[in-house]
Amino acid sequence: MYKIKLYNNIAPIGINAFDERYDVSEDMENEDAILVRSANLFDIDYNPNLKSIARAGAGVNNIDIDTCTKKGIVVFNTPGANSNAVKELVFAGMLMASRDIYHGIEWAKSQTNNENLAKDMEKQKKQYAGNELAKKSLGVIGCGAIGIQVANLALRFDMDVHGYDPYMSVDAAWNLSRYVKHEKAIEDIYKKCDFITLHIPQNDQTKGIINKEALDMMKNGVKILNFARGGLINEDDMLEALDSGKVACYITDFPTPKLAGHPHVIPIPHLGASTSESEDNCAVMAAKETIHFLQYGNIKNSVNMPEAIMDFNHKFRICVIHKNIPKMLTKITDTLSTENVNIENLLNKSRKDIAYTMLDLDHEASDAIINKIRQIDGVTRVTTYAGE
Ligand SMILES: NC(=O)C1=CN([C@@H]2O[C@H](COP(=O)(O)OP(=O)(O)OC[C@H]3O[C@@H](n4cnc5c(N)ncnc54)[C@H](O)[C@@H]3O)[C@@H](O)[C@H]2O)C=CC1
Ligand SMILES: O=C(O)C(=O)COP(=O)(O)O
Repeated sequence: MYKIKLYNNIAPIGINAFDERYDVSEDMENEDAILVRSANLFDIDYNPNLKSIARAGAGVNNIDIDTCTKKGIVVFNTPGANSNAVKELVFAGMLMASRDIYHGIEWAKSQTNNENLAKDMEKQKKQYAGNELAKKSLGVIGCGAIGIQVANLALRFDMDVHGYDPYMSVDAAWNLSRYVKHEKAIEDIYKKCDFITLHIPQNDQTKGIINKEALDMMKNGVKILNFARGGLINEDDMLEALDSGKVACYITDFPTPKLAGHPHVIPIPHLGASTSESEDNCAVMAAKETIHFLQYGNIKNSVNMPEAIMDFNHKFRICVIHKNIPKMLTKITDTLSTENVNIENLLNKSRKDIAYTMLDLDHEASDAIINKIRQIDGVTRVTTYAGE
């Protein structure tokens, strides 16, 4: 029986993907795998049996990836599974930033006892007049699953769209409209755009990227949308820019107590991915990644291990997570040859310092030989699988 521990609400359709071979619960102990959304996993105790963590969503800054990699725990996310939901909310945010719908609604809701509402609102409405999105410039920082969709949709709103992403994948580039202007320097986004929207992960490189220096380069009255992560913004610098009017509006899915009450902030309580469609997509993808890994050792959509997928048609499989250094493969295959084991299929993939080797055999290898592989210097983890 495989044991799955749940953190957060994972959509039932994902949980139902686990068949009778799985025991799934929130208070599982000695779990083989974790399914999580935004819960902070930095302080968890890693039980030695834990093999994988699947983030039903995109951002993995709630998971201690370095520790997981050191321990040979595969971390997955679900790329693109919630991007449409975020894109739609970004446009709601962008419209709220350019038309004062938010305060207009607030005022209208306070008028329940006003007999003259029809007349009064025609006088009042000038307070909430705004601008159109058409012809305004939009800078998209990070052109991945979400950024691409936001950029492409903005073109349909007749916006002048600029994209910045020095690490964009070729696959992603195919999906981005050629009418999106490619900016090679982030400073050009800052200088040229009326709206700036962030769609980058939060990591050591991006933390606090929107600081005083960046804000000073921006147009007066810029509108900033942050549906990515709160830590991308330097809070004090943003408050100063909001007070001075440099930033006319900050729309954030990650409000902090200091920012939430500011009159020029539109705070949203992390609703970007909160649609039933995206919760279902993420849960199903996370469950499938976990199942394929626990049952076959296949790795797809990992953020810390190489992609490794091999059909499993043999009696026995050995999967080894090891350092990406010379002679590892020779040492593993030499160990197997001491018992005259024939390797039917082999796959070796690497990602930065880490490598993953899958070996299919025509019969079960002995515990002794598996233990010998475990003892090879540079091996982090060895897992075996029986053919079905
Ligand atoms: N508000 C919400 O509910 C949600 C928030 N998110 C956040 O949005 C982020 C982006 O999500 P996706 O588009 O799905 O991820 P993604 O991985 O498809 O795209 C991220 C893009 O950012 C680019 N990038 C990385 N560092 C960069 C840098 N320093 N400058 C410019 N570009 C950089 C990457 O090359 C990649 O193309 C996630 O990491 C997460 O933090 C994602 C989903 C839901
Ligand atoms: O996918 C992401 O990165 C998100 O921020 C969505 O978070 P959630 O799954 O709604 O807690």
